[in-house]
Amino acid sequence: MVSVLVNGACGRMGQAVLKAVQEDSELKLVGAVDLQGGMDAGELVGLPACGVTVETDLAAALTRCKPEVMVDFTRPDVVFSNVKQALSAHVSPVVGTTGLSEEQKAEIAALAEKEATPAFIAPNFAIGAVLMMVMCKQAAKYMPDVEIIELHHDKKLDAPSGTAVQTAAMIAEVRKKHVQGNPDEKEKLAGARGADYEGMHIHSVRLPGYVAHQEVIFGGLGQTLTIRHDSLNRESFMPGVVLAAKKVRGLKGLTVGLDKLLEF
Ligand SMILES: NC(=O)C1=CN([C@@H]2O[C@H](COP(=O)(O)OP(=O)(O)OC[C@H]3O[C@@H](n4cnc5c(N)ncnc54)[C@H](O)[C@@H]3O)[C@@H](O)[C@H]2O)C=CC1
Ligand SMILES: O=C(O)C1=N[C@H](C(=O)O)C[C@H](O)C1
Repeated sequence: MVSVLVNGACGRMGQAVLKAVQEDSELKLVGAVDLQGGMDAGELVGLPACGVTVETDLAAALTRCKPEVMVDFTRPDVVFSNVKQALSAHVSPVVGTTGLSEEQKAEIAALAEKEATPAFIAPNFAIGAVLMMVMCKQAAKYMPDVEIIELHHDKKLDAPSGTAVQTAAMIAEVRKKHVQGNPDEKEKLAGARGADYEGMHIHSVRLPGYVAHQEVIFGGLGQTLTIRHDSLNRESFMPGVVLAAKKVRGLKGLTVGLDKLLEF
């Protein structure tokens, strides 16, 4: 049995994780933290009362509940501090919150080694999204001209999405040095061509109605290839979160990406 504290428990993802943890026979919910507390973590998600009350002080909750794992779905501006607190308390973070910089990830990796406490970060916990990224990496070897369109709900704080950045990074690993598009191109309206990741353009759409979607379009001579993934609800992320919570204590240092826990 792996003991779990959920940070960001009242959020869209936090509530889905509270439910998934309580419904899994190999995980035990021992703590829940959010900015507002006081409610039972079972009742909050429509399950019977479980005796775990949502608290507001992460440091105090880590010390009192002594979880093996902290699952974090909070905000891009607080996740780095949360992860450092968890590692200092020898609690393994399983992080879904996006927005960590490469420098912050390097610091987390160093702290995980120093504290001998493994950590796990995934920009996307949905198996279909992981497969999309792996397939994009394969396609880019043969079709290096590519643009990424990510579409999310309009409450999302960060752009581009962590998934889009991770996809571009994986494509960049295999793409030979390559200039795409017209070098003389000029934007008539700033931002028209989206963000630029090593020459790949990323376009972010934010609208009510969406959950999390991404389309990666490769262009070649007389043809295009589109690889698309759609998360239709937040349950789509739960098998990945549950898997990471069960596996993280057996890892070493920092692991980034759900693909590292799967066999291909
Ligand atoms: N890796 C993945 O597969 C996925 C990642 N995400 C990411 O997870 C994060 C959260 O997304 P949502 O649940 O949609 O957001 P949300 O806004 O619904 O939930 C965030 C929760 O964190 C709480 N919170 C904020 N600051 C806090 C703090 N200092 N301590 C404790 N709790 C705090 C808020 O009160 C809120 O309840 C985002 O960064 C999002 O991009 C979302 C879906 C999947
Ligand atoms: O904010 C979201 O909702 C999501 N965030 C992650 C991201 O930024 O890639 C994962 C998924 O796309 C949902």
